[in-house]
Amino acid sequence: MSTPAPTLILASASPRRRELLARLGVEPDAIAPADIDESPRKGELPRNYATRMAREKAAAVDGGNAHVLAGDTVVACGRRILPKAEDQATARRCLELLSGRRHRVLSAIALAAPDGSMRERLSETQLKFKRLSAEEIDAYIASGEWEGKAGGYAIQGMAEALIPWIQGSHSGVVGLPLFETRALLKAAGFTLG
Ligand SMILES: Cc1cn([C@H]2C[C@H](O)[C@@H](COP(=O)(O)OP(=O)(O)OP(=O)(O)O)O2)c(=O)[nH]c1=O
Repeated sequence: MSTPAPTLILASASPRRRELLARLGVEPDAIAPADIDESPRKGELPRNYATRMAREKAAAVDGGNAHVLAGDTVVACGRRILPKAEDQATARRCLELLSGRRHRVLSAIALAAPDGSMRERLSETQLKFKRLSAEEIDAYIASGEWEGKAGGYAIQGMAEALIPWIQGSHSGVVGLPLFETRALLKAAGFTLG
């Protein structure tokens, strides 16, 4: 008797994570966003925070006999964790901080197996924004593309034109690092190309 193909639940409300997963040829059997407290702990390092969030999102969804995949993307400037921009003032503060500097994007993924075990991976990308003029910041704010995005920008939109340098994973910045996700799913027994 052959082993049945494992089933997958994507614990995410992000359409970008679903689109990125599709690029691996994977269609989740279900989507079940996790609702967890996303406040960082006092003094928590960005990479530890991203990993903890991904794990907690994966653990928050009852997968039954399925695997549960979750991700978390954090923008960090030094040890500082930037917020997810939900309003213009927050997005503007983020862009003013990121202007002309290097920063990091930590993108963690976690896969909870039906036996209760958890696998995780972390992708780290370094990027640099050009020095942004007041007009460039105003135009970006007016675009609305920052909404709901960690660090107040979305590289998949017009922000990429303000980023002269990136080292790491573009898909990781958008929300699901494809290299790490493929490895994690393969290790758990999923058949991928
Ligand atoms: C930096 C950056 C972040 N982002 C997004 C990715 C994430 O969706 C979001 C960070 O928030 P997350 O908490 O990682 O994810 P989410 O709340 O959107 O979705 P869920 O927890 O349900 O999976 O910022 C971009 O889309 N582009 C970018 O360039």
